[in-house]
Amino acid sequence: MIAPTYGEYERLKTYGSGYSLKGCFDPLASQYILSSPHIGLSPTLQNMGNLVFGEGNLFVMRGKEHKRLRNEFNTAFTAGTTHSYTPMLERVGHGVADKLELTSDTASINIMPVINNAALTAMTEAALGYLVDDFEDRYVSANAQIMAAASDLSPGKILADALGTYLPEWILHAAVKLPTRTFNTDLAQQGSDITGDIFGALLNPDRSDTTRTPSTGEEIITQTQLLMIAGHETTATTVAFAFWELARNEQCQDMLRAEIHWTVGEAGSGNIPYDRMPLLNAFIKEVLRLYPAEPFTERMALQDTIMPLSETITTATGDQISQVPLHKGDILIADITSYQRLESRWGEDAHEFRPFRWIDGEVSKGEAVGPYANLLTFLGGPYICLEWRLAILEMQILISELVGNFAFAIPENDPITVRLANTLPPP
Ligand code: HEM
Repeated sequence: MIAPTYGEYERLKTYGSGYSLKGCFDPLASQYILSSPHIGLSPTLQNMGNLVFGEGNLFVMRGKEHKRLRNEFNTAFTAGTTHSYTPMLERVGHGVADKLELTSDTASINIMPVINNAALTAMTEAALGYLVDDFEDRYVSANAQIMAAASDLSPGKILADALGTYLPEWILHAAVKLPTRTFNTDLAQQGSDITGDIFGALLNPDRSDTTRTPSTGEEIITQTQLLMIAGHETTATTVAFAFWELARNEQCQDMLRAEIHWTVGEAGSGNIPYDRMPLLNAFIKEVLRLYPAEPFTERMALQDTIMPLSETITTATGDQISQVPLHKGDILIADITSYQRLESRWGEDAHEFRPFRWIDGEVSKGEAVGPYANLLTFLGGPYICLEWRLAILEMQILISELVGNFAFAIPENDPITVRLANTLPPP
């Protein structure tokens, strides 16, 4: 069930915290769904994960295998490694600013393709150690097609999602033609001598660390599609929402620009302490709260079990319950969007975009559900987003570079409606 406008079904004041859409946004229940060994991926996500990211990818793995590979990948995604991407991301940011500068006399510019390209460039350099220009044009067009497919609202895609629960994988492979082979071919041809990037770190591990079981080249190559798609589309979408909100909120934009200019003036342009910019970080948190790139995720009960709730709810038969019995095979939706608009969690103005809530100290700590600001945007539990730190750094740098140099506004008579699809498509 897709709302005509994003946020309509999440307006809990109108519909109450339990309406007939099958979804769960109770923090405790979400924690349980995301962490319990009794809960696995839903068949739809399993099929779609294999189809889009390739067989054997981290996203569809579970249990010991996931833990081993995840531990291995975590070594390439520490806070320190992520920080080392700062100069590269700043270069990407300057490149975007230069492109916008060239077109700044045009009446109105759609910045989405520019942001999309910046996110692709950043991921290509961070993960593969290559410039986008090193690849053929089909690399860029394949990525653009994946972006379009992920936010597709077409009846065919909705049907494919529905059938995904029932059809075997080989039919899905034949039915949906995503250009996913592009990445494997490119990496196999060019990728094995990479250094100074994520794949380089994984391929050349610290051999003195005997606690690690280094991944094989094959295993790493298998994760390429996942890293590229998960790292590119999500970040581009989130940055697009950031600029949409800035364009709607001139005062916030001006204050942010002042903070950026002041910080750059104090620290120098190659030395910007992004984590110590209060408004920039409050703004990013608010964007991530209201516009999670993955608005919900699906899971399935692997056995009969009991799901706890943090608040008592009244069932259709009038019973008050504080836990929900689940049956093997029940499909569960962890509704990230609604959790992040829950008034009991974020306050009465939970639906408003108000970055200052993070500065005023109004956001209560609450249950620790995710890795960043207690948001579920990067999910929680063992299957948490692998590179949430890189996503945040990328946002900090792109926003600082662009807001520091340009002013953004929405063209007159051009209303933008946000809709929900498989992902939260950019406005
Ligand atoms: C704003 C940007 C991003 C958002 C909102 C985001 C969100 C998420 C979410 C919600 C999941 C869990 C999916 C599920 O289980 O249903 C996830 C997983 C993942 N993300 Fe991100 N992500 C972002 C950026 C990135 C980046 C930059 C990378 C990098 C390389 C990345 C790599 C991954 C990977 C590999 C997984 C699978 C982890 C596993 O299953 O163990 N993501 N992400």
